[in-house]
Amino acid sequence: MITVKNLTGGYAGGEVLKGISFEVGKGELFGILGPNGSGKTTLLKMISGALDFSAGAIELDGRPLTQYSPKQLARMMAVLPQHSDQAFPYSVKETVSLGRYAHQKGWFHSWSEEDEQIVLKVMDQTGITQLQEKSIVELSGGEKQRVYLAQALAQQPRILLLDEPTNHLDLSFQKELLDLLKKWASEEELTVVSIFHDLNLASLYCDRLLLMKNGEVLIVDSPVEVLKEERIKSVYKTQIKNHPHPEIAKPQLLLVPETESDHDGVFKIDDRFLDVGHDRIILQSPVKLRTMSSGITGAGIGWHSSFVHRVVPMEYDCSDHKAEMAQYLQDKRFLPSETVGMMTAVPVETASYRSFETEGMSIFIIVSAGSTHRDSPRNINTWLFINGRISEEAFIQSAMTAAEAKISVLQELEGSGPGFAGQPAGISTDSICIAATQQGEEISYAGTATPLGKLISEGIYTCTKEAILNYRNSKSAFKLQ
Ligand SMILES: Nc1ncnc2c1ncn2[C@@H]1O[C@H](COP(=O)(O)OP(=O)(O)OP(=O)(O)O)[C@@H](O)[C@H]1O
Repeated sequence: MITVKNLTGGYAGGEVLKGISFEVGKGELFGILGPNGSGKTTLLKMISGALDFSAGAIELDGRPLTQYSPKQLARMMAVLPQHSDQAFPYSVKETVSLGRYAHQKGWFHSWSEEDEQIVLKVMDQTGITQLQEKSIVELSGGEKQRVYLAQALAQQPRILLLDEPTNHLDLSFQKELLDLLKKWASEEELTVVSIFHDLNLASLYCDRLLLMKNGEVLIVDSPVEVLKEERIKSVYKTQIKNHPHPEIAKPQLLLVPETESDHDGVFKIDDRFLDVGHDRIILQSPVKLRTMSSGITGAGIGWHSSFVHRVVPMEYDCSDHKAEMAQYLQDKRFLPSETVGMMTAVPVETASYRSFETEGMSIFIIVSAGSTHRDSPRNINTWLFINGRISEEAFIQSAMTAAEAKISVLQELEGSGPGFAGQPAGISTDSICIAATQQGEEISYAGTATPLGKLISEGIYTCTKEAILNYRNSKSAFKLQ
């Protein structure tokens, strides 16, 4: 639909674009990205025919752009510039109606029923019907943006060029506009070429992205290829983290503020932060820790500062234990959004907790192990606090390493004494929470062969074994046998 070959050109001061080449297919939503001044608007102006180029070629439907008359071009293509403003205080409906100009014939063009229907339809689609009698000068930035988009759509173009279309729009209109463009692109084969400063929106909506730097094309590819962390860091010269969107398979880029990323690495979680009561163990961290957990509250991946291990009576039976636990936390003045909570019927005094250190690394572990009553499955709750910055890979490896250490204790103690109902390595209601301070140099790996992995293995083995033996020795455990 659009072919750009070796495009070179700029302004009187010198060339801005240097040998740009790419193609955009019919019905494609194509994003142009790049830092300020990289040449995005200049490129869009050349594609729209508003700015001449000095070398190369632009073709629309296989025909050179230069062979189109202004009116033919207006029927083919609509443009929504970065700052649209018109000189006259027309009403909204009149402004949108100007988009029909390219389709009117002869000197004395009359307003047809078709023109009217199209204007009403695009005003409805862009959510401006109720504003139609207002003067354009009375509108907010976002409202004006939608009016100019409606005007562009009233042109019924086959190509739509947009320069930062979501600039003035609030969150819901950003989504609505891009959903609409995506729909038109796929259902009506509208070809959309749009400049984006918001890389995350571009990632969510565009089929392909072109990344520019200093007037040249750095890469044209799918969002997942273009938005690689190292590439974006170097082109935009800033700290970012690439993270997958939680709902759809698209990358999202998160800024990392200097103040948050620059800790001195001396902060350590240990028993100074522990508060052991008769019916709960609480660890209150002074800063939020990055967590991966299967607890009742705060499950999944997040950031939490309160860690509550609650002991409930043997006869505890609740149809909605999540809601009951949330209520318990609220009553005890914990913020549910900042708290990881686990529950057990195993007595507090049988839990094992201690710090382990090696080669400048340290961890703090709490394990409670037991069985809530004779017929219930095993319940081992494991809390692993890592004093360090660990990668996502190391989080997963920590969970694997901890599970392997726990299993080896269970195999070792199997059949060696009372304590667990059922099969030790069988059905369980076990939970784990891994929490890392995320300060200091990154530790990339935590598999069993790495220093951190060895420390986790040793720590989980020691605490799990101690907790099981404590439980077996406790009066409450014997009462159950
Ligand atoms: N009318 C003009 N006359 C002369 N130079 C210009 C003109 N417009 C832009 N430039 C220069 O061309 C270069 C590219 O500008 P352009 O507006 O295409 O960049 P951009 O990538 O769209 O930037 P931004 O993200 O800031 O909108 C810049 O160095 C700019 O100063």
